[in-house]
Amino acid sequence: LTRSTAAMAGSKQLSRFWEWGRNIVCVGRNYAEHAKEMGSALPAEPLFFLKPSSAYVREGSPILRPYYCRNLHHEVELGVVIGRRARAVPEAEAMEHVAGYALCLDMTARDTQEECKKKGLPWTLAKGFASSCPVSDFVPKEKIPDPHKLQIWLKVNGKLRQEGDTSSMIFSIPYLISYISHVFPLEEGDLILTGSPKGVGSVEANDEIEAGIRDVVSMRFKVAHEF
Ligand SMILES: O=C(O)/C=C/C(=O)CC(=O)C(=O)O
Ligand SMILES: [Mg+2]
Repeated sequence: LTRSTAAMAGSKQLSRFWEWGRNIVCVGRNYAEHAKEMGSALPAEPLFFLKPSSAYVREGSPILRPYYCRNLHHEVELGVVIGRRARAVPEAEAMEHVAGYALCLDMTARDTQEECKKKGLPWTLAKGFASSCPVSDFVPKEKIPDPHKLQIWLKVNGKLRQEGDTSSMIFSIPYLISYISHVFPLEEGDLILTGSPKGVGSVEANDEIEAGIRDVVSMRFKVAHEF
């Protein structure tokens, strides 16, 4: 551990630091079965997009469906928290830049995304609205010996909707960190959402979403309409 990683992992300030101030980088189509259910081709290289840090929401606050959306979808994803600046790092060194993990939802205005795809527009409206990134507590990396051997799951109103194994990712975590870090620097506190397994689906106002990394962490959120 570097000094800064150790300080972050043990610090109460950590949650404030990475939750509100930093970049959220989302990887898409990183599970073949999810790309298939969306009717999308498998990517030859990672596809990624950004959410603003104001997309974060924590347990106790609702997930808000934006006013322009009629079909809000859940996507459960493993989040990787960067602990040390990464700029053009080789894949072999990439994991040294990880402070830990979190469970994340990549909430998606699916109808808006479909419109954006048809028109060739960016996905910001569909993916970057306020509360589009619910996150669990931070999990220090020492608690997860192998992030490619995790089961992530999501239930809506007690019914299982998504269950995936992080071993099924197309691009591994070190590959993603290395790839992204050659495009722009990843900073301490940045969060990478590593893509959703299959089973994405709609949620309505008053639904309760519960999601977790099996045997590690779980979280619950209520859904509400923005206006
Ligand atoms: O291929 C599509 O139409 C949609 C893909 C996504 O929304 C990408 C993701 O965010 C993901 O795979 O997690
Ligand atoms: Mg996603």
